[in-house]
Amino acid sequence: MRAPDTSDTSIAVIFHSGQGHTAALAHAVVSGIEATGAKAALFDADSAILRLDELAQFDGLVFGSPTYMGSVSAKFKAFMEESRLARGQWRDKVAAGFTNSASQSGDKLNTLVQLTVFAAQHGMLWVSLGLRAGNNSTQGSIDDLNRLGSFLGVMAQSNVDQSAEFTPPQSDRDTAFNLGQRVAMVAQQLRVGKYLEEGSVCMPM
Ligand SMILES: Cc1cc2nc3c(=O)[nH]c(=O)nc-3n(C[C@H](O)[C@H](O)[C@H](O)COP(=O)(O)O)c2cc1C
Repeated sequence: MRAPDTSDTSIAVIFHSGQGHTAALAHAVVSGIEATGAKAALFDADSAILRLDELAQFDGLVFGSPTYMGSVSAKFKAFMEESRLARGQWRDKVAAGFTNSASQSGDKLNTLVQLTVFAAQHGMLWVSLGLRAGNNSTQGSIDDLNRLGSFLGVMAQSNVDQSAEFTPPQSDRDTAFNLGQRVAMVAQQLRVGKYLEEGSVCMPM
């Protein structure tokens, strides 16, 4: 019995972005997924609503929203509510999240908590960021990975007077890249684990 080809692992990134800042993170997550050899697909929240069946084909889903008024944006919330029609199809898939806002805090944690609860409502397996907190000592800088010191998912910050060409900074994009890699690797491990479990009945004693 041959081991499964882990390059078959696929992750969808579903996001909303008003001015392109959160979209920049979504692209970085996709790059991180692809760097592992896994396949990635990008869906904006509007189109994802119409393609729920397609999302069920992926091994994992990564959710991204700007933080608006201390929570996910209305467009992302519309996707969340419509996803009730997925009816258990996302159970045991991996999930992770990212958010971006103007202030250093900006109540981004609330958005990540919202995304975590959302994933749990679908019975998904949440993948944390898995990075040490950056920029928290005299040796630190805004160039550090995970410069905003998040653990639940990616937090990024974009100055209100700069376009997505300039902000969020590279460190935040790299943090998002890192999450993409981590989610893909966890999804790959779960695929292999599932194969071993199923294949174990055929293993020689
Ligand atoms: C309606 C609205 C509400 C916002 N609320 C917050 C907020 O609660 N905290 C914060 O730090 N920034 C807030 N912002 C700023 C955005 O999060 C910030 O501009 C972000 O970069 C937008 O990302 P996007 O270009 O992907 O939409 C808000 C912006 C808008 C338009």
